[in-house]
Amino acid sequence: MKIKEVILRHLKLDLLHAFTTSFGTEYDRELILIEVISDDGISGWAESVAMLDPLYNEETLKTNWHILEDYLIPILLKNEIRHPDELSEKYFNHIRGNYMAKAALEGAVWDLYAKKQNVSLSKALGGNKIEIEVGVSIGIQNSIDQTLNIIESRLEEGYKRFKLKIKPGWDVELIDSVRKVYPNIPLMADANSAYTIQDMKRLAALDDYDLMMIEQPLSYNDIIDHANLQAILKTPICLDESIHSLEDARKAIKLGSCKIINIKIGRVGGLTQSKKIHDLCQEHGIPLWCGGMLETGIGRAHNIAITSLPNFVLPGDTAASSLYWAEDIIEPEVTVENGIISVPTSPGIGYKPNKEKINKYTLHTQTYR
Ligand SMILES: O=C(O)CCC(=O)c1ccccc1C(=O)O
Ligand SMILES: [Mg+2]
Repeated sequence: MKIKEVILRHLKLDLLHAFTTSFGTEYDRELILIEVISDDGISGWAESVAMLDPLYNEETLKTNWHILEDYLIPILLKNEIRHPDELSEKYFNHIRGNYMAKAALEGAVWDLYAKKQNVSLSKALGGNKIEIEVGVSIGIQNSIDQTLNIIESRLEEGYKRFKLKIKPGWDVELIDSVRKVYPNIPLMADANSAYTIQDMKRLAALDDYDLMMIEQPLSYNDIIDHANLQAILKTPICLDESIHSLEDARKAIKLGSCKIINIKIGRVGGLTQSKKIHDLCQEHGIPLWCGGMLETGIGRAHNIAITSLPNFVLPGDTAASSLYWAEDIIEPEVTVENGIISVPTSPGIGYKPNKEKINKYTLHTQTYR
């Protein structure tokens, strides 16, 4: 595969509903959309999930643009790529970190590769599911009643799992109240690193509520304290922020830092690395699910493809486009029926980027040849 052109677009879309986590509130999503074009004129698409501010991890839209423009895109334009695996394994390997930037460019090449093979991205990755189960991530609200109302709507829509964002002061009482109304729904909590090991007792109090898991209670780069916490918690810990690589996953499994892992393609440096972590976790009986970063339909399509691999056995966060956006930038939009998304079978990501809508939300474009 020879790439003759890469187009970066800086997009800004308003979120339909503000999304609050322990680290802040998002009102809109600014992101980099990537289009790679081969010498025979086929386009591959992906988006960078880096946020505007370094609150989830250290990467930002600007650091991603810099790494893409000054390092990754020149490498891609200079080299003939036979398979997308070569990017993370060979060409990008000497550049430290910056996984979201690497994942974004690699993702676009994976889409292009699948289109050239005339297979779906799911199939190119070795996925075998024709449909995937999805849950929903519910941000911190102004009141418990408001949270209960949202759960009620999502339950009616058929979502398979309910994830509530928690932080100190918005945790045990919230979960207790929700459990009183809904004793049996598949429920979990995500702290986005809002606690320390000193909060062990408060976190252990959540053991009474039959949660599927507690996601990332401790520091965004910790696997030691999480191992100590998991040793005293009945509830499985799921790591999100702390797992950046296959090596992190190996060490976390060895230490017993978690019983479940959430894979975000961007956080671990792309689809090839996601696949490797998938295989390792499968070998060790660690169930996976696919996390979300408030993606547009382009990122959502990549999440759906990776979720079609067999060890993604728990519902992920890839909810319907309509929960996030007034209109998505792909056709058709991602729809969820009874908590289920059908994995597309047409070549590549299987959704068509809508150029008109993309242009409408684009603040700035740059082309590299
Ligand atoms: O609906 C989604 O896309 C996932 C929402 C979500 O939980 C999230 C959104 C932004 C940053 C981090 C997280 C997270 O999973 O921790
Ligand atoms: Mg999370």
